[in-house]
Amino acid sequence: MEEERTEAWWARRAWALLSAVRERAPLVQCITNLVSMDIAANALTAAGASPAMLHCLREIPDFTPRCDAVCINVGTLSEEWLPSMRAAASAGRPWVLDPVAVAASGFRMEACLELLALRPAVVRGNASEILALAARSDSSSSSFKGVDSSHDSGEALQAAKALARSSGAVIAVSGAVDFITDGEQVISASNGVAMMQKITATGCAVTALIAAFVGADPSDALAAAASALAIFGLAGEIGMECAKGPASLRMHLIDALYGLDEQTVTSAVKIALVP
Ligand SMILES: Nc1ncnc2c1ncn2[C@@H]1O[C@H](COP(=O)(O)OP(=O)(O)O)[C@@H](O)[C@H]1O
Ligand SMILES: Cc1ncsc1CCOP(=O)(O)O
Ligand SMILES: [Mg+2]
Repeated sequence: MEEERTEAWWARRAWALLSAVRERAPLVQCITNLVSMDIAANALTAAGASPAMLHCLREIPDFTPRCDAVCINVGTLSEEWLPSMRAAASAGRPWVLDPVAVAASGFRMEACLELLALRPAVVRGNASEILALAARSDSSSSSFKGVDSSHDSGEALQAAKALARSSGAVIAVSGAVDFITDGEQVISASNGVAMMQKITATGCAVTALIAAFVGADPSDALAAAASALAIFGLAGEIGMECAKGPASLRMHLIDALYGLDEQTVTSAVKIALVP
């Protein structure tokens, strides 16, 4: 008989996956935006993974096949970087897409749709990004406000399910509650603090962390994405206990991620199946 997937079961799963990251130290190539490079590399290192911020097209055939996972983030997309993204996404490694500000331009939308067709294991975006991607919306979308979301994650849930079914990827919508879906099951991850939105590139950092979790155990992208989001949110909650504002939260969040132990994770991670 299959074990019931209670909140306690999910918390143990999250701990097992964080432990796998620490033991296996997955090599994660990040082709990510210039704003996020530092926080994403530090979040990965603090969690136990091994980041490599490489985006030179000529290095990809040698380097990417040796990686455990790849994170591709279009936040500072350029014509020069898109071929590297295509090549890395096609290198046969599990990979994760962050469609930052996907509705900013037709070029960015087309790039994200093209990358989506290269079968990411997971797409993680905020609600506005997932809504735009799912609707294949154009840059005239009236609610578009750049890299930040103007929607709650719940508003994007149906769009996320549809996008998961059409793309074959696990779709993760971040927000006060994160929703993660493979198009059938929906999982919620409810850790985190609102102040995380006041630190630039926390979304990018958690996408990189999802790639690390997928790299440590590629067998279950849904569990990897939910666990990484919950663990990152929990680090934010613990960091907030000492933080005075966004800058000190950034520091304390990374410290908390590094210091997470079994008792804390299994008692405080909040992941649940959404009925
Ligand atoms: N209101 C909130 N309360 C708690 N956690 C939040 C809140 N908003 C965002 N987060 C967390 O902050 C991180 C970044 O998410 P988000 O701000 O949605 O992404 P992005 O930076 O791409 O817009 C995620 O780990 C998410 O769970
Ligand atoms: C401000 C900014 N501009 C281009 S990428 C970027 C960072 C976006 O980070 P996040 O999506 O995590 O808010
Ligand atoms: Mg983002």
